[in-house]
Amino acid sequence: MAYNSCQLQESIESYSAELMRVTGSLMAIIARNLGVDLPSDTYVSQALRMTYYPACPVAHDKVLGISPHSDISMLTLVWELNMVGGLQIKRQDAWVPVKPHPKALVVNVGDFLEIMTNGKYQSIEHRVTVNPHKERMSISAFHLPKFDMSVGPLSEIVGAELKKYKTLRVDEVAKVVFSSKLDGKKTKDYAMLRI
Ligand SMILES: O=C(O)CCC(=O)C(=O)O
Ligand SMILES: [Fe+2]
Repeated sequence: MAYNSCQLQESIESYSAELMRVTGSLMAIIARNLGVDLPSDTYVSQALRMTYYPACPVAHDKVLGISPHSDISMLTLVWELNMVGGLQIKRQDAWVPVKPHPKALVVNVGDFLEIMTNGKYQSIEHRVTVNPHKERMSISAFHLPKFDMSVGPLSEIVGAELKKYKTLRVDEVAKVVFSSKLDGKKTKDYAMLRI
C-alpha cells in the first residue's frame, strides 16, 4: 500500500500515541508490583528510532547490526516490522535470540527504570546481528523521563536499603550516552550512574 507523507505522519503519530498508552499501562503494572506510585504520563517523553539492517551476504558473521548496549530509557517497545530475527538479549553470559512474533512487541527494561527502582528491575543488555539473506526493519520507541528532570532511586522503593545509583539530570546523561560508542552496560558506568 502506498502512503502519502500526510498519511504517513498520521500513522506515525497514532502509533506513537498508542505506544505511550501501552507504556503507561505497563508502568502502572510495574508500580503495582512494587507497591508504589510511579510518575504519571506527564513525566514521560518518547523518542522513536527506525532502523534498517541490509542483508549482509559476505561478512554477516563478522559484523553486528547494533553493538551490545542497554537502552537509556525506562521502557523500550520494539516492533520487529518484517518478522526477521536478529535481536539477542544477554542472559547468564550467553546471547539468546528473541524470536519475532507477528502480534507482539518486545519490551526492554532500560537504565532509567533500573535506577528509579534501585536495581529491582534491571536493564537488559542486547545486540542485533545481521542476516546473510534478508534485510531487517525495526522501530524502537524509547520512553524516558522528561529531559529537564533529575532522576534517581525513588525513596519509597529504596526504603531502608542503600541507594545504588546517583540522582542525575536526564539531559546530562543523554548527552554522554548519545555521544559515546555503544558498549554493553559500560555506557551507564561511564555516565556515572552507579555510585
Ligand atoms: O532493532 C532492534 O530489534 C533493536 C534496536 C535497538 O536495540 C535500539 O534501537 O536500541
Ligand atoms: Fe537498544
